Amino acid sequence: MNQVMQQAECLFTLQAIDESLEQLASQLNQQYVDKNPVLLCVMNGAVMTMGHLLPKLQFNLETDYIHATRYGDKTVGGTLDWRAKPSIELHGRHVLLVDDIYDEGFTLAALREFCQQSGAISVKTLVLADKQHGNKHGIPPEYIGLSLPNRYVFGFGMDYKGYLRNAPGIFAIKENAS
Ligand SMILES: O=P(O)(O)OC[C@H]1O[C@H](OP(=O)(O)OP(=O)(O)O)[C@H](O)[C@@H]1O
Ligand SMILES: Nc1nc2[nH]cnc2c(=O)[nH]1
Repeated sequence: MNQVMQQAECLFTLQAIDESLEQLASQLNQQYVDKNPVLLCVMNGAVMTMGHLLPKLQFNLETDYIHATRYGDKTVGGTLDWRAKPSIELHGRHVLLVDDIYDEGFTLAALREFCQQSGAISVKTLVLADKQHGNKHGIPPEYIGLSLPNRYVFGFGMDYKGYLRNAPGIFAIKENAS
């Protein structure tokens, strides 16, 4: 892991990420005033995005988490493995799913469907970063922070084979390392 980190390319610094989250928060501060939404953190990857976004929000909200993974410790996605559903009642609530990355879109499409089936009044999604390629599924996120090249990334909550979620920024692994 030390070697992966040393050879990785920093795509976004902590400061750049913070600036992006400020912009997303200012949109949310206008659009969720008086809506009393539930913000669902998509575990595990979104833990940093959620943690840094929350103090920038100025409206009443509740939080919970939802956990479904299709990558596990791999760098290629598979079938979605449900690990935890929210315990808060979503019926009659505005729901905002908060995730780290929109890659092929299967994860957010399934989570959005789950929230709609649970009776949410509205379901929107926010991602810190959108990976640029043409193989997308589902409705695109309503709120997108950063644009990423089509490379496997880690850091700021995102893992490389289960590690490096603590890397201080968003990093792309060396092209032949996956
Ligand atoms: O758009 P997709 O191709 O569906 O991929 C996006 C999902 O992949 C990552 O989760 P992962 O399955 O790696 O689980 P993790 O958050 O626990 O690392 C990420 O946090 C998103 O939820
Ligand atoms: N860590 C990580 N998780 C992902 N899930 C989908 N794409 C990615 C990626 O590039 N990095």
